[in-house]
Amino acid sequence: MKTVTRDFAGTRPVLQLVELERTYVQGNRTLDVLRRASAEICDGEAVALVGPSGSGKSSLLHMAGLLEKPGGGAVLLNGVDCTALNDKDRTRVRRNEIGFVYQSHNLLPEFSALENVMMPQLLAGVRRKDAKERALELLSTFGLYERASHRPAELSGGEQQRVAIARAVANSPCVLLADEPTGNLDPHTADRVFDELVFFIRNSGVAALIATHNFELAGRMDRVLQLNDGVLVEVSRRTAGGEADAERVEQLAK
Ligand SMILES: Nc1ncnc2c1ncn2[C@@H]1O[C@H](COP(=O)(O)OP(=O)(O)OP(=O)(O)O)[C@@H](O)[C@H]1O
Repeated sequence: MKTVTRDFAGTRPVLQLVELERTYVQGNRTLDVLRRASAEICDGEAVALVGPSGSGKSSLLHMAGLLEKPGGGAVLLNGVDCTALNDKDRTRVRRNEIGFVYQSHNLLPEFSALENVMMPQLLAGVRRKDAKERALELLSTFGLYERASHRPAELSGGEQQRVAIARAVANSPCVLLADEPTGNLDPHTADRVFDELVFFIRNSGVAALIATHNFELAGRMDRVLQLNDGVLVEVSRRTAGGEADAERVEQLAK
């Protein structure tokens, strides 16, 4: 990939999480997973979400992605409160404004890489020719132009995850959410895919929140938010010319 040309995030809040609350009932006990968890993510900003297993990272991402309704609080996209949208509008906003990447790629096995990246665009009503052009452009960005006709089973794990990222951003969402996107990859591949993802975020202007257990990778992002007893706490922020120190992030996040 090319060198970073747009090094710092913008200042316009794209995703705002406002005092999100979530309580789960497990048998005869209640679990307050989120307690007024708040955050703002700006355009072109790559923000890491860390926290121990079970601290609520996936729950938070699902609420931010409008897949689940919060028990309290609000999710704002570009200043618009999406919490009370009806199912139809919620689906539309999710399809056009939010990209989601999971730990496993979830690509459709019977379709090629190209078709997988075209799919969300066709569902959003984009013309076939334009969808193909955009998909090929994205596959090139992630170094997969030559693999466009391959099915997921014919791709390596890293290539599959790159296709999944390309698919997630195919409709040019304003928000990209990822839940352990490199968690299934070997360390070397995870490293490369993560760098490509962060490069893409900074250059495309998408606002990204990425859950990871990997403090070294988290330290490469613009900010690190930790879920601490249901509350979001900023534990590190990238300074001009530098990156957050992985060891410091790990210590602070303990
Ligand atoms: N639908 C549900 N019903 C009951 N409890 C739930 C539900 N979903 C999540 N939980 C509980 O909420 C807590 C937070 O889960 P969540 O998956 O959000 O954590 P996480 O930080 O993403 O964990 P991990 O890092 O292991 O993926 C866990 O204790 C989990 O058991």
